[in-house]
Amino acid sequence: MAKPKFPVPIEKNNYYEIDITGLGHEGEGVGKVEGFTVFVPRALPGERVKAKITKVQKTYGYGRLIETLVATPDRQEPPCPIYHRCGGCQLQHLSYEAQLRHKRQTVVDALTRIGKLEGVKVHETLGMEEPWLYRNKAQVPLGEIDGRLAVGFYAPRTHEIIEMQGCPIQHPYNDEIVHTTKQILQELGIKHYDEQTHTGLVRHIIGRVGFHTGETMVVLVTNGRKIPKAELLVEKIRERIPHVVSIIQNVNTQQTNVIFGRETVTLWGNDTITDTIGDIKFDISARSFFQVNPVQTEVLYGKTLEYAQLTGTETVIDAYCGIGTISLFLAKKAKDVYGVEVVPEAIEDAKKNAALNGLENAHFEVGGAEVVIPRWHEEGVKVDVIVVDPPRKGCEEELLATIAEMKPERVVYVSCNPSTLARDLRYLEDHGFKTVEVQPVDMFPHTFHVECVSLLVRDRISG
Ligand SMILES: C[S@@+](CC[C@H](N)C(=O)[O-])C[C@H]1O[C@@H](n2cnc3c(N)ncnc32)[C@H](O)[C@@H]1O
Repeated sequence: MAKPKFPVPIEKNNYYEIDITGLGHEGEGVGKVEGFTVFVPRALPGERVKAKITKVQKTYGYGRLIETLVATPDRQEPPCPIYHRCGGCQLQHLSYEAQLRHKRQTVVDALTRIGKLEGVKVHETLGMEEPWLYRNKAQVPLGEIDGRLAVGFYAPRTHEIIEMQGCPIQHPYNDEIVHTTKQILQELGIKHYDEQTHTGLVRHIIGRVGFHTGETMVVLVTNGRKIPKAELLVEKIRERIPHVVSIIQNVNTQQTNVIFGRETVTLWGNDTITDTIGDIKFDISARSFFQVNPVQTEVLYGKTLEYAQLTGTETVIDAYCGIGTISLFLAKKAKDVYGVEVVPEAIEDAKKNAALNGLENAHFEVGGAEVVIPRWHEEGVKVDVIVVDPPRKGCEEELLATIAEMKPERVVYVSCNPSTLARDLRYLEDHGFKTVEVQPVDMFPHTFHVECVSLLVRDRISG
């Protein structure tokens, strides 16, 4: 490790009193000791805390919160009994109002520090009226605690399962799916997967719920094809979880943290569940991306549509389209929409969803957005609006370069990571676009995640 340029003022295992001035990008408190940055998980802005240093790096350190010497009025008692050990949420100890404030600030900080963007209007975060029980998907690993089968999320930065009885941000059906299925696996003596020895069978139980239809899907991710007593397993799941319409097995035999493998088999019932967003119906298969917070998805897509400013004559590209959710919203107001997405099953869903809703002007293609869209451009496709909604790593530079060359009137950038959003907005600003406004939307209450919709317009002076 390279030597620091000046003496580091903190030492591992020593105690320091620190004034917390901000929140880091994973929800940790951030303060300084003699100008040196220290991250203290669970400490909050406005607080003075005593922390024990656990890690010292060249330019920053980590501390464990020992005592809150001066608490902020924004601090609250987390409702979840395992909050302090589980790594699922990071902000339950902060009032919801303050969470929304800090999420906006995270966006402003990223835009100014990373994107070097000045004068962009960042709106107040749009939050939920009831920010609990909002998740439509639970992906829960299995393990063993004291010789018993256990389900729960991992403790932060570990693979230690923190056993849970219920999760206050999950739809209650998902809790039921996870716990009942675990119980059935235990009764049938079906082994959980052990990642240390790469033996055993069931890696994850996944529950998916259609909020508006009440349909649910149970997915078992297994380390191998053969499930002992598979028929009995299916029978018991159907008997004890009455809302299940789809029981799926996904095979993942790789030594990896990636949850899904390539092979998916329907053990019983439908291949998909159905849900609606607004007046559009969607079929969703096990591996397809579908926004996890259906209430806020309507808010997010509403904003996306507003920023797209469609009048019915436009040709629109929806890059990273998943199962065509945004595409179909746009298709109702545009001449044509072209969606592109890398997961083949998602594109199959997207095509079915377009047909299901009678939308003939939505067209879909499988492939990397950074490969397919440059090809469309070469083929002479002309577009008025491009919507992008990439994963956390943001857009590939090839795609951004093509967007700049295609010169759409507007780009609507939906992002779940303010850092890569800021990086990509910088690129687009340097290549003929102007960022007009950014709307943070709270898709993931009580976690550090923040989603944003940004509107960019073609800058006629430079572009
Ligand atoms: C944040 S999701 C957005 C999905 C969709 N817009 C929605 O709201 O449901 C990102 C999507 O990008 C897809 N994806 C990841 N890398 C991609 C790439 N290089 N090209 C196209 N799609 C990609 C993922 O499979 C995922 O469906």
